[in-house]
Parts: sequence; structure tokens; C-alpha cells
Amino acid sequence: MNGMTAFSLAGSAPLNSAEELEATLRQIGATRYHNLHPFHRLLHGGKLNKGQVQAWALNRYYYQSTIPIKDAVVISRFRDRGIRLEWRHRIEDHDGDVGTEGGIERWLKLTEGLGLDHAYVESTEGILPATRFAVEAYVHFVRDKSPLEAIASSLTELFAPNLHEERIAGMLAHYDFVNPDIMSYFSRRLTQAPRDANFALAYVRQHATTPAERELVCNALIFKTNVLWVQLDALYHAYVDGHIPPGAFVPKDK
Ligand SMILES: O=C(O)c1cc(C(=O)O)c2c(n1)C(=O)C(=O)c1cc(C(=O)O)[nH]c1-2
Repeated sequence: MNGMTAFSLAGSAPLNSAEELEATLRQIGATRYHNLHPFHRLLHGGKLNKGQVQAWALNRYYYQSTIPIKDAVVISRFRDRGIRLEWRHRIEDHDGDVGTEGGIERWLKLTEGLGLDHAYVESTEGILPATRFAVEAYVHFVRDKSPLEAIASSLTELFAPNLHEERIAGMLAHYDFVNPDIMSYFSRRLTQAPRDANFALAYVRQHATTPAERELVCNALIFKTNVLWVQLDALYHAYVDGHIPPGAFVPKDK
């Protein structure tokens, strides 16, 4: 990192073991994961109107549909066939397979259930510039950093299942335009994410063998929490504060 280290947890001593690494990763999640973001508090607490929920789902489609591209890049970083074998189901989870529905189709069920036009969502025309920049930064990160950091940047998924449970319960309880069928994306992730996160965690525990490498792993997770956080900052600015950038989706529903 050439002196540009972003890792600055209070009293950060060198991380001398896999246990210390994992404890620090969990602390990063507990303080920086986007479950803490004010936009999520509004979304899950039933405080948004339908147009604002549409804006969230529309923008998140860009993240979801880019994940398999990101994972294809991760796979391309490994000569090790074992890692490629382990990682490739992530692409199938999102893209599906012949005759099998994948996560992207489930996300489109959500946007369609919310009343958004399929082709408009897929075109990604109406997303916020910040969504595009943040998601692209994630793809570039896994392309440009070390394979260890590429894997580490997926570790936000350690914290996703709790958030998904909160989201399913909160959105079903609070919005009459939401039903279990259109939330199927999240119920499916409840089993997929822990498997993926556990593999990535075991990988970094085993392959980050020096304090410097463990710090790179922590910084990769911090980077990723920022990728997620800024997307919600942008949604808040545009659709809660009302500063919608030129060309972005303008909700009709209140
Ligand atoms: O709804 C969420 O808050 C959330 C967060 C994350 C995450 O933490 O990166 C992912 C997902 N969902 C998700 O659905 C998903 O498929 C996924 C893949 C990845 C990844 O980095 O490879 N993160 C996430």
C-alpha cells in the first residue's frame, strides 16, 4: 500500500494470528457494514414511500447484475483450479442455469413487483452516477489488487444474512406493496451467503500469513464496506433529500 494504508482501528497493533485477523474483520463489520446506514433504517422501518423503494431496487439491480462479472474477474486471477471450482457456483447463483432461475431473475421479480418496467431496469439507464462509480470500483478492485485482496473484498457477506432477515421481516411488515414472492431473492441468499462467506473467511485465515497481509485483508473489507455505504449515501441524497441528479430515475409513486 506504499504508506497509503487505510487501516486505522483504535490501537491497531500488528495482527499476529488468524484469530486476531478474524476478530478485527468482525469489528470492521460491526462498525462499518451498511446495515447501520440511515437509508436502511428508513427502508426496513417502513419509512419510505413506494417511489423511494423503487429507486433503491433499481439502483441495487446494477450491483446485483455486476456481481457475476466481478466473480468472473476473481476467477480469472487464479491458476489454482480448486479455487476456480469453488468460486464458480457464485456465478451460477446469480445467472442461474438452463431451466434454473438465478438471483438476477429473482431481483427482476422484485423490481417488477414494485411496478418498474423490466426493460428500463435492465437498461440501467436510470441509476445514479454514484451507483455506477461505486460498483465499477469493486470490479476494478478485484482486477487490480492481489488475489488475496480480491477474495477478502467479498467478506461483507459475513454480515449480510442478519441484514437480509431484518429486511424481509421489516419490508413485509411495513409495506402493502411487498409480498413474500417478490422478496424471494433475499430468502434464497440466507443459505447462499453463509456458505460463500465461510469459504472466503477460511481462505483469508489460511493465506494471509503475515501481519502485512492481514492488514491488506482488513483494508479490502473496509474498501468494500465503503462501496456499499456510498451507494446508500447517494440514494439518500437523491431520494430522501430530493436532489436527483440529471438523467436519474424520477419516481411517480409517492
Ligand atoms: O443486500 C445486501 O445488503 C447485500 C450485501 C452484500 C454484501 O455485503 O456485499 C451482497 C448481497 N446483498 C448480495 O445479495 C450478494 O449476492 C452479494 C455478493 C457479494 C459479493 O461481494 O460477492 N456481496 C453481496
